[in-house]
Amino acid sequence: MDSANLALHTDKYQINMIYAHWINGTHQRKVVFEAYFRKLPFGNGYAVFAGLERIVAYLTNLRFTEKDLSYLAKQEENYDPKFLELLRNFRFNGNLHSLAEGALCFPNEPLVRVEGTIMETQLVETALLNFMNFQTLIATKASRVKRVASQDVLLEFGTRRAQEADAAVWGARAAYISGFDATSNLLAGEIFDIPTKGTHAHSWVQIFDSELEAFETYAKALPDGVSLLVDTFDTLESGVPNAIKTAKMLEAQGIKMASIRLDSGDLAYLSIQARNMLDEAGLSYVKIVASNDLDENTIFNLKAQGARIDIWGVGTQLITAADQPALGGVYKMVEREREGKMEPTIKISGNPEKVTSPGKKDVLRIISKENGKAIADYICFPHEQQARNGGKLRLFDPVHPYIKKSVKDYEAISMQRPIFIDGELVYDLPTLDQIRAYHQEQLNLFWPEYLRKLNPEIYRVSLSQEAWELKQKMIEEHLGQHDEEFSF
Ligand SMILES: Nc1ncnc2c1ncn2[C@@H]1O[C@H](COP(=O)(O)OP(=O)(O)OP(=O)(O)O)[C@@H](O)[C@H]1O
Ligand SMILES: O=P(O)(O)OC[C@H]1O[C@H](OP(=O)(O)OP(=O)(O)O)[C@H](O)[C@@H]1O
Ligand SMILES: O=C(O)c1cccnc1
Repeated sequence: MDSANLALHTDKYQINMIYAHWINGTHQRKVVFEAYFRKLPFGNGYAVFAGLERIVAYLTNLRFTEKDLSYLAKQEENYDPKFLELLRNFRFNGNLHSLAEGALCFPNEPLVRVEGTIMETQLVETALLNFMNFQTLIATKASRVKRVASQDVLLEFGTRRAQEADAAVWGARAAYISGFDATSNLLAGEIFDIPTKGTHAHSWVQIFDSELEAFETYAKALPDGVSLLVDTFDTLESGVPNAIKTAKMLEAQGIKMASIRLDSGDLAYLSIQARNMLDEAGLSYVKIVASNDLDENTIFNLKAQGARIDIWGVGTQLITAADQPALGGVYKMVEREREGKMEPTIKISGNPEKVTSPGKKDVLRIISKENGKAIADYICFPHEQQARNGGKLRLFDPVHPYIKKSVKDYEAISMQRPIFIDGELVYDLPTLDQIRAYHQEQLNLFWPEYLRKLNPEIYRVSLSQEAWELKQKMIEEHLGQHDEEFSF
């Protein structure tokens, strides 16, 4: 959780490259890197950008401590002590532009751009990708869950199964960004001011000689918002009847019991039966919580079966992004300094999807003035004015340029914001509730076809003509220089 002193939270090769640059006298050369992913996770139609708050904390606190330096001094590389002196005085003095957290984002568009010396841009790659990839992944998974249960309450229950503490806490925050209502993790609640909720475990029931005694004792201790877990022995024969008796006991004191929780068995059948039993007992205000290895697919299915579930506790599948445990975000150099001037640079690959788009680029979201909905994203160089001025635009798919369309009468929204300029933080970090609201505004910009869980429409991300031509020119130049062709 602590973002201070993460200078060594980097891959060794970054320090080694910086060292070799220092030996070579090139560590202060300016470069530009962009972070993006190539493929959407979970077959979803969009991703939800997250991780910026931690990136900001990391860059703000980025220092090598004496302990870090003596650790580096012991490495087999035998770094020159003068290099360690350089690290002692290191600060991030570069520029960082980034999407805001909660933004919808798409493949191959720069989400984060880092400009600075080779030393500072290279050092931060690993941590920056680590934060962005994980948090964006979990926010996207949570958004899928939210899409299928948008009217229900969603509780994040994943901590016990998360990939350790940081993942649990930052994952809880990512889920909240995408519309979860609360987390069971109190530390996440304390750090980020996320609402927290809790029911009780089977062990609470097991310690008593009877289930009814367990329920009554719990309800007496915590009458407000109490939720009783009804599946320890037999949900319909014992759990629900005992919960009803407990609710009646509370009613006699003028207190309304909040909910029961189902945690095993056929959740559709059990919730329908439990709902009937509660309603017949005059307890229609008692809600039903369900948990047990839920994800967006089981929730969608349970709803299709008519399950009467009001509140969903979602743990393992969400916090581990079980069906796709990593987002493949990358960090690629797009410009370099040469003889005092910045010039574009490209990485060529036999795999066309891995060929980078040279030059530093902005992302504009093209919104129809007619209906207020997003048409496509448009990636162009900072100096290009056509889209920003609302001029007629030719949009085309950079990989399949024959897929094209012209647009006019649109607004172009600039997606990246300046976060650090010359090492100085120039961005007011929004509150989590502002981030949630921004996320909701972002969703409202998209037709439902792009947001659906299964086989969503592909949202187009277009390169400007100029950016595309530069890329083609640099590919041609490379092929000319190396006198080779891509093999099929
Ligand atoms: N009606 C239903 N339709 C589809 N999936 C369901 C339905 N009811 C429950 N499920 C899901 O099926 C899976 C059942 O898993 P499993 O068989 O391990 O649970 P269980 O035996 O009922 O309980 P326990 O966790 O105690 O083993 C869970 O992921 C649960 O969410
Ligand atoms: O299923 P998840 O989505 O991860 O949600 C969290 C789970 O954690 C708790 O039980 P735990 O898994 O510890 O034990 P259980 O499987 O015996 O219920 C709770 O009862 C949920 O089932
Ligand atoms: O409060 C709960 O019911 C809860 C919390 C974490 C994991 N499973 C359940």
